[in-house]
Amino acid sequence: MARASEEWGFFQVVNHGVSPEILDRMRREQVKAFKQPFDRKNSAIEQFATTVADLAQKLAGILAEKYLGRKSTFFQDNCAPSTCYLRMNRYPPCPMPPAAAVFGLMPHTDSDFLTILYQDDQVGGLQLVKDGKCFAVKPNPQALIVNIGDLFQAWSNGVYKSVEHRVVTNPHVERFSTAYFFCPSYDTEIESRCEPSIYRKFSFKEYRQQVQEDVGKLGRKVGLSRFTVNAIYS
Ligand SMILES: O=C(O)CCC(=O)C(=O)O
Ligand SMILES: [Fe+2]
Repeated sequence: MARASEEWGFFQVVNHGVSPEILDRMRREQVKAFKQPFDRKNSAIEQFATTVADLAQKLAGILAEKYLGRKSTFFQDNCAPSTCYLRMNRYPPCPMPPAAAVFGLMPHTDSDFLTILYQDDQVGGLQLVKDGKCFAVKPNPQALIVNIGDLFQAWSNGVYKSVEHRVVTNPHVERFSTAYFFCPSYDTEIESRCEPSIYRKFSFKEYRQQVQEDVGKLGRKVGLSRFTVNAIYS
């Protein structure tokens, strides 16, 4: 397993436990699932979800214990497979003028603890945004990508940073990705227990509702800055 980059909020895991066969089958199932009804029972997609659910638990535990000194059953108690979800993304090719980047996904941070991502092993497009600059994440067929999400940033009192990222489309070929969002139940309270705490205590439900409200009213996610102790937004 790779060491987390606190600074980037992003890392890659090679020993993830999902076999190349499952990844390959999953991708083929995913291509089909966008065209016709799909039965997830006994599917590779289902097997992927089961394996990465376990991986997410392990990684969250390692990040909490090793780098925050916080040994707890918090993740086992609050992040069950039933509160996590899998999203399958499809980005159709999008011809564009050379200088213009067309977004498949606008720059954003994920509203969860961790996201485990399998991106297309040929077609790039994922980019990390740091200090206003974008960095392409080269496809690596062996690795799964792990993004730190907003909840981990709040829970770790800013030790881990929720990574801003976006997807640019390819002008010629379609691209697929599969993202597993490691989330707690809606009533889980997120608090760092650090003093002084950057963020006030909030429930995941409150966070999701606020994000939805902001997207509806402002057309964008405001995110964690609404939840700082001295929030200017309220
Ligand atoms: O498609 C990707 O590489 C990224 C997907 C993503 O960021 C998301 O689903 O939140
Ligand atoms: Fe994302």
